[in-house]
Amino acid sequence: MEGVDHLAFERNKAQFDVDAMKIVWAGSSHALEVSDRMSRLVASDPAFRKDNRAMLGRKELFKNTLRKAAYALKRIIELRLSEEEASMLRSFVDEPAFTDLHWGMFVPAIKGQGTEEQLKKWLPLAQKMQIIGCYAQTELGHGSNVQGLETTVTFDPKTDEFVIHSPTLTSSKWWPGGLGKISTHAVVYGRLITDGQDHGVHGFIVQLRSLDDHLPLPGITVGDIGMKFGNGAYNTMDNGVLRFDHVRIPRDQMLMRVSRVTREGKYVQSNVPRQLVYGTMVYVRQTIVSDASTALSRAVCIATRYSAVRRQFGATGGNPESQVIDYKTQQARLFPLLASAYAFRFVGEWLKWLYTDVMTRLQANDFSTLPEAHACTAGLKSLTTSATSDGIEECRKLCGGHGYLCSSGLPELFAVYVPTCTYEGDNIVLLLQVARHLMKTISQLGSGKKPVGTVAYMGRVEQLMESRSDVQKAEDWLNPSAVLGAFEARAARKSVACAKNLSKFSNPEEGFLELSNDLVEAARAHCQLIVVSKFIDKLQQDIPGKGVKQLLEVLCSIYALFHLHKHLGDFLSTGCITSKQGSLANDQLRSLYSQVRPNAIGLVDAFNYTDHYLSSILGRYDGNVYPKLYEEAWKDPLNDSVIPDGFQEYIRPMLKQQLRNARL
Ligand SMILES: CCCCCCCCCC/C=C\CCCCC/C=C/C(=O)SCCNC(=O)CCNC(=O)[C@H](O)C(C)(C)COP(=O)(O)OP(=O)(O)OC[C@H]1O[C@@H](n2cnc3c(N)ncnc32)[C@H](O)[C@@H]1OP(=O)(O)O
Ligand SMILES: Cc1cc2nc3c(=O)[nH]c(=O)nc-3n(C[C@H](O)[C@H](O)[C@H](O)COP(=O)(O)OP(=O)(O)OC[C@H]3O[C@@H](n4cnc5c(N)ncnc54)[C@H](O)[C@@H]3O)c2cc1C
Repeated sequence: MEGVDHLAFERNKAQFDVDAMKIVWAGSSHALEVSDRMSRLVASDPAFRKDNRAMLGRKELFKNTLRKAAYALKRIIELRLSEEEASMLRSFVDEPAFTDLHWGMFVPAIKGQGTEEQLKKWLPLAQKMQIIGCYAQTELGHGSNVQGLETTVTFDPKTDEFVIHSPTLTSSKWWPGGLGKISTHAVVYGRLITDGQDHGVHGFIVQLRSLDDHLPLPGITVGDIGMKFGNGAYNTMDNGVLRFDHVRIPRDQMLMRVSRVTREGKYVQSNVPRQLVYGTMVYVRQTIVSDASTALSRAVCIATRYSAVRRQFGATGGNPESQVIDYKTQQARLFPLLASAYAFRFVGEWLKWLYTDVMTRLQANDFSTLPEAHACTAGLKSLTTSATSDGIEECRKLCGGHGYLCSSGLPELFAVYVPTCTYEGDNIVLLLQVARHLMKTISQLGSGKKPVGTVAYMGRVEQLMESRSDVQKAEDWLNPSAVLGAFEARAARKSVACAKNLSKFSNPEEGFLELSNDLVEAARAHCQLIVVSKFIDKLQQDIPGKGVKQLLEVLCSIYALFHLHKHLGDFLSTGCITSKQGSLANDQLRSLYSQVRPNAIGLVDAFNYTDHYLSSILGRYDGNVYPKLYEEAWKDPLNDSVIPDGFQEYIRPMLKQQLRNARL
């Protein structure tokens, strides 16, 4: 029935103030107001329609993305939107596009690695979109190992220029989004060579295409790398290939904040650490953590609403069948994902703060927190994107057969989301970076250097090696200190075990390779501890609204106890808890799921997503699923005609032949 809220009876069950929770989710009343206004603006404009994406061929799909990007910019200018509003509007357009790389990587790379002079020259051009840029780091043969890049950038003192060259096939730039067809410029990473000396990888601003006719400049070969996973999905993006044949750029197009080359060809390093060349990745990894909460909450919103609509079995005495959301197994799969979405939101908020703090310190030449920022962004990017990718797929399964339809919104969400596990650093490679940070922290404990930030608990390592959980009954697990104690002890013990094993190797690098599986597990335990502790920290804040804080406490306990249950082997084998305490945690989880159940729809409504943004019939706000699914099926191009193309040509003769054979 059109106009009827089929989920109203669920909404009436909510025991908390949903509007207040919306503010907590958005981060502030102001953020909620802006995101609400921008999402409605996009949803109400037919130019931003996206329900036909899965049906479009690559060229049509891509052209459509270009149209939307140009139209979005036109609206941003017409409506005089602020930077914050414009960025929100672009995110609600919800279609991966070259603009993501322009705003998300090209501009930040210049901001982070350019000198004042370079910012003055390039930022206005980029900000007004008079040039369009991308981030060209990865090569066909080299992605994770940035130090292994082959592209050469050789200084020619005769002309005061750099000569960029792709010496081998494997040195071809490969993957950069926006590069394939659209970008006019790129920040290109290559090995800087002056006077025959290799100074390692640096970034350079390079013009790729003419601003007059958009043709590649001399010496440049550029194109798209081809179709990617899933129909529609990430194929709106022109990931590209790029080769240089001795292309010349002026010397002042080297990004020179970290180091520079003088007119005479002398290489001069500033007092800024070399790792700042990797700074854009740190920035993007931080944004990816917040995006994880957005992607996961979308999937959870769809699966939760549909689980309340869907009924199977249990019809007794003329009553309807049971809502699948009432099955304990459905709750045990769904509610930890709901809790994870909130957990990632808050750890994302904290990470943003950490990043901003590091940036402020960098301005004052304080580089002390850079290793912590690198480890946290790398580790949390890895943890949250892996969990979100798995979570989206779990949500598809939670929706049964209908989840497999494109109109559920879940296949496309998965296909667009899943490369986050690879881009901006493969998730295993990044966890190994965290492990290095942990091993370094442990190795420095004896020197009296006090660990700070997220590794501060390592300073209590002796106590943590001995500690025993004092949980005696299920409710004791609701105590944040019981949870924190168990997670800290587990993380510390796993790291210490690795450090002890590493010390048995005469060659530490060999040991690191040999023990890398254990190191990855230790890094994961450390990152889970960060998520749990930041959720607990969030709950120390004043959170207004009836029942809001109480419900967040429930979600926090679910996040922690679900992971304790999932990794029980870790907690038991390291002796942090007993098997009895493990089973009490499980008892407590069941009770927590029951507390979430009446509030489930309210908790996903608090994400404040429009139906346009969700683009899911199963996740419709009004729960009017079946009529809309039925209606949608008839829109499929296969249903344009009763008899499909190809039937007369192939199937009718086949049928006839088979009938003839049968008669013989
Ligand atoms: C239906 C529609 C749904 C829509 C859903 C929405 C979903 C969102 C979709 C959004 C769409 C589009 C936007 C996304 C665009 C994505 C584009 C992707 C871009 C990219 O991928 S760019 C390329 C990224 N590449 C990488 O990340 C490479 C990974 N490798 C590395 O980072 C490094 O090589 C390394 C860290 C692995 C190793 O480096 P190396 O130099 O060898 O280092 P080490 O020797 O190990 O370490 C040296 C010391 O340096 C420290 N270090 C290393 N990195 C950093 C750093 N970044 N910052 C600070 N310090 C660093 C390291 O710790 C060592 O320190 P130490 O000497 O030990 O003290
Ligand atoms: C959709 C998409 C968009 C992208 N956009 C851009 C972009 O805009 N700009 C850009 O420059 N790049 C981009 N990339 C490239 C991306 O950053 C790289 O693919 C990524 O960094 C992973 O590197 P790789 O492909 O070399 O993987 P590899 O390193 O080859 O990984 C292959 C396997 O080897 C394993 N492995 C590698 N090293 C180690 C190790 N030391 N120890 C243990 N295991 C290891 C990995 O875990 C993985 O299982 C994009 C990629 C994708 C998929």
